[in-house]
Amino acid sequence: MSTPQYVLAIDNGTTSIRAIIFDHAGAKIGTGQLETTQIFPQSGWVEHDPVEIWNNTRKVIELALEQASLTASDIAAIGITNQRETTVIWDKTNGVPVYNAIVWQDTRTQSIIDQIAEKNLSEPDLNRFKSKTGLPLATYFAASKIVWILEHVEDVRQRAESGSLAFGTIDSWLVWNLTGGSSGGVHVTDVTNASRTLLMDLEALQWDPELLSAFNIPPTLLPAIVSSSEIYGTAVELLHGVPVAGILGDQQAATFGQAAFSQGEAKNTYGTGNFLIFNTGEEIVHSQNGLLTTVAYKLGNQPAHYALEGSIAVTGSLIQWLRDNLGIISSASEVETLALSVPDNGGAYFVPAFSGLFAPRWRPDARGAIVGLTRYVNKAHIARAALEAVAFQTREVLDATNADTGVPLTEVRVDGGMISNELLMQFQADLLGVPVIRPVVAETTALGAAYAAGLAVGFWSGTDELRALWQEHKRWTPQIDEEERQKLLRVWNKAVEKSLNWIDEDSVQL
Ligand SMILES: Nc1ncnc2c1ncn2[C@@H]1O[C@H](COP(=O)(O)OP(=O)(O)O)[C@@H](O)[C@H]1O
Ligand SMILES: O=P(O)(O)OC[C@H](O)CO
Repeated sequence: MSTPQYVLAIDNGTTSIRAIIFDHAGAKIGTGQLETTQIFPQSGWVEHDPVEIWNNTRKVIELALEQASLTASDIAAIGITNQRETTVIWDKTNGVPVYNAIVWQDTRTQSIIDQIAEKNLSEPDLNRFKSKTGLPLATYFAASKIVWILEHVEDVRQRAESGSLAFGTIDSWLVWNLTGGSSGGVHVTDVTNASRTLLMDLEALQWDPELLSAFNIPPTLLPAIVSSSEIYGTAVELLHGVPVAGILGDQQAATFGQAAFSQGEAKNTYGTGNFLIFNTGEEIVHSQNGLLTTVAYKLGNQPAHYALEGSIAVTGSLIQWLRDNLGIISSASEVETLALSVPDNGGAYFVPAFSGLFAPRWRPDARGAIVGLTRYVNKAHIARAALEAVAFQTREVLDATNADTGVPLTEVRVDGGMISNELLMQFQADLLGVPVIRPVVAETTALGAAYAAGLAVGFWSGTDELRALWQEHKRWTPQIDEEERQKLLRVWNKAVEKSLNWIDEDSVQL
């Protein structure tokens, strides 16, 4: 039998699931993609159906293999990458989820977070969460979502304590199903995903008993923590016999796919949210400016690489909101045409604090605001203000990154669904004051997962080989001067001020 010549990556982002097959040069050979249904049962709640995700995973694998005219025997390894923090609990005996997946953007667990914070009132105690996990206490991460399911779904705590249930982020759910589900599926998560739970000690790379007890989460629920690149098990069904050999949270995968392997290298992804990741090498750097500390990757037995991360909750999802909730565009790409029909934002600024504000401000009390409205403002100005909001928020996390590292980034590598928007990319370069660069393979998330899997089975020799595959496709350079840039930033800051302190004791918690 000939040696398999391809690696398959499964990428479950917030909006869709993709399977992409790559060759040795990192080129795309086949793709399958299906949208994920977004479920909004109440204001602030965001859910996915894990069964839909798994069924669609099988379908997209089939589509990708069909498009490339390949079978399992052509695939050297499978890599998984996923929306992080999104929480699933399922029954290991039959594979049935006990509740929908609670998505990372969901804010229903604010009261759980408040209670945990109250119990750990003293400053050193609160800092313990941050210094151990690199994360602030926030609804964003998996821990409070697990607690919510344990507390609100009948019998679940007792079933969890008896050992019949499993928790996982989407990577765990996919690997478990791919490797046989209730007939011997492997229950693992990689260090990058585990670092998004508020339950893992960043240094030890292990679940932390003290944190588990603070949240009252039974350890039996948890997957084993593994590296990002090793053979975890072999697939059944359509990909029968192929090693599942790479797992990276999607933002870490994009960093890996952008070949930002070394200390000082960074990328910014524009998807449902935006995520700027700065590789700090083997050093754990604690942010003084509102960034998260997270694991960048860990290859087999080698030491982990860490990163600083600026996570922005709402960017691409704001464009979906314009489409689905306001109906002012019928597809995401139309936003550019609409925004280009006016020369500027007409004085309107849009602060999309739909889940409060994430990095660098971490303000759960904020809510969305469109300010500067006059009788003159029309839907095209709103579209423009929405795109500008993406760039303004990114400028804030870049400033925080530069302040933390003391070494300003001189260019930013970008990827994700929004980077086909030229207007946004030019405005981004204008606002950052440094070039913004798009690589030839824009599917860096899937590529990063493929790289991790391929490295584990010797398909690629090492990161030097992968680095040589990265190629620039296009760059946008700043076209405005510093005075204009600073003026724009001052007005943006004024707009953000208007969105703060919205949630208080009088608010209906919507
Ligand atoms: N031309 C465009 N202009 C602006 N936003 C876009 C455009 N095309 C796609 N998007 C946005 O990009 C997001 C999808 O990007 P993707 O990287 O696939 O996200 P995810 O991985 O979070 O599912 C959607 O939220 C969509 O609104
Ligand atoms: O769906 P994405 O690609 O915007 O990524 C979601 C992140 O992983 C959430 O932390």
